[in-house]
Amino acid sequence: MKITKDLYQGSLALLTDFYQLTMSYAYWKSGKAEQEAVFNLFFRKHPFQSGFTIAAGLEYVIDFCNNFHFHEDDLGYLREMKNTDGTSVFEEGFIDYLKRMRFTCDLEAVAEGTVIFPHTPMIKVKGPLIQCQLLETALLNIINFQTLIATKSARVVLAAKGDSVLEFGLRRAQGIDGALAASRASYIGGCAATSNVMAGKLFGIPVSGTHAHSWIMSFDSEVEAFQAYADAFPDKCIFLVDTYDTETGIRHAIEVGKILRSKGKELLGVRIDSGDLAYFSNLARQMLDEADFPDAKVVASNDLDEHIISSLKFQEASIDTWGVGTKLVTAYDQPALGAVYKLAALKNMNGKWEPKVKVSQQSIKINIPGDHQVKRFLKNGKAVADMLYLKDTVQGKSKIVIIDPTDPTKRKKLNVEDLEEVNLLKQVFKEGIQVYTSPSIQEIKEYTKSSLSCFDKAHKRLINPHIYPVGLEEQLYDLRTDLVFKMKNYEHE
Ligand SMILES: Nc1ncnc2c1ncn2[C@@H]1O[C@H](COP(=O)(O)OP(=O)(O)OP(=O)(O)O)[C@@H](O)[C@H]1O
Ligand SMILES: O=P(O)(O)OC[C@H]1O[C@H](OP(=O)(O)OP(=O)(O)O)[C@H](O)[C@@H]1O
Ligand SMILES: O=C(O)c1cccnc1
Ligand SMILES: [Mg+2]
Repeated sequence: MKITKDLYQGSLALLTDFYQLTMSYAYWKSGKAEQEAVFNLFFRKHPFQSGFTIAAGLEYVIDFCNNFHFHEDDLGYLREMKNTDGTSVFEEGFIDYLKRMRFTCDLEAVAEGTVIFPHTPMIKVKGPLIQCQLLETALLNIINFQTLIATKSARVVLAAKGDSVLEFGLRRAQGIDGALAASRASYIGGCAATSNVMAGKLFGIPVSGTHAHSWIMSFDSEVEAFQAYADAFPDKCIFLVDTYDTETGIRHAIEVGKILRSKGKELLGVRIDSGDLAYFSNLARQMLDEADFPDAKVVASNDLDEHIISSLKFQEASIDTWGVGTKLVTAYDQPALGAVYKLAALKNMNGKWEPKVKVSQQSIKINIPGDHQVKRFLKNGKAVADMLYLKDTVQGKSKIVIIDPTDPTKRKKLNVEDLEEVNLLKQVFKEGIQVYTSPSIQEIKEYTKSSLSCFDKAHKRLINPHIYPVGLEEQLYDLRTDLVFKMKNYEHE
């Protein structure tokens, strides 16, 4: 898939904050542009008070990196930028440097569909400082949104307990681009299909849908409208029954269902889009069963989210398929994930890597320095803890302790001999060359499902989930503590 080519017909290099370009210029001027750096992309808190997050957006990132260069017209735009005194913002030498710049970084990332937790890197970029810096804004833009929506979708799908969820969000999504990315991420999170036809074409997502109230309103009577639809789509009849009176609507759907059956076709179901969805779905189920349509499904829609779906399940509503739009694709209750992208290590002029830390009054905001890997420990296929460790530390101990990055009194001992382990960060680019093959979107969706199945249901509860343990390996914890003290000019004994 060529997302940038199909959507933007060209370069995305200018999809960045202006300060990335001014810093880049200053790196170049001060001879630091090619100094090697490591940056980590991670978030500090799950969205929606969730107990888990689903990684999404990597395929866009890969596409972005593969197409990362400044086109002539991008450079023309930068060349025309002037300071207040009329001089050029960027020297011609820098413009020429940008012209020749190609993506040459190493990039590691967790696969799309992976269940991930705060503080552990979802993406790690290693390469020339200037390139790492220029990637920041776009990587965050891509990952923050798709990860947010994939997580929302996974929650909605969990609430639906195995029923199909259809994503109906296009009309209320955040613009064209937001809608497309949201449809993709919703599918990754577990939705069965989208109503967004362009997303279907671009990403290979199944498209589906029913019909609107306008279809019914365009006829003199509801039954006439159902019959005309049945004539056009005898194999796709899901009738919207709430335009005038829901009970009458269900009766009309059954009437036309009987005519369909006499022609060897079957009524697939009814959709209810207003009123008390528990009451009317149960009424629909009862009427359909009594009329000998036990296989006809009840589809419900209307401002649904994971909490309303949960409540309807609790009320024993007879809903088989859930149409979810606005609250899914806009992540209505939390419209942004707060992932950040931070410098973690820098190679000094003597060729030695130095870990880097940003000190903050809020301990949650102190980043984790160094070049890391993330290990997930599992017992009999069930995830027990994630550990962040320095990539070059020797492993092989039988017992390890992991330390909570925000509260050092919280520690967990792990008897590694009893555990399986898997490294979550996979190599995606090696010196700018893609070495990772993106799975198909169907494979990613399956991976989300299997990734979630490794976690206890206590972590997947919608409200007040049990916190999954994530910690720093001891050497990394010590390195971070020492560095914080050093940066604060403490004597650390
Ligand atoms: N049994 C139920 N339990 C909990 N929430 C429900 C139940 N039935 C419907 N809802 C939700 O309550 C809200 C009802 O919203 P609202 O009053 O705007 O809709 P409506 O008046 O029924 O429909 P419309 O305005 O589309 O004609 C929706 O979010 C819907 O999903
Ligand atoms: O409610 P959502 O989760 O966003 O799902 C999509 C909604 O879009 C359609 O109607 P629309 O909202 O355009 O009109 P309506 O409110 O009159 O039903 C559909 O009937 C759903 O209600
Ligand atoms: O196909 C549908 O039923 C549909 C599509 C978009 C929005 N609401 C409903
Ligand atoms: Mg509506």
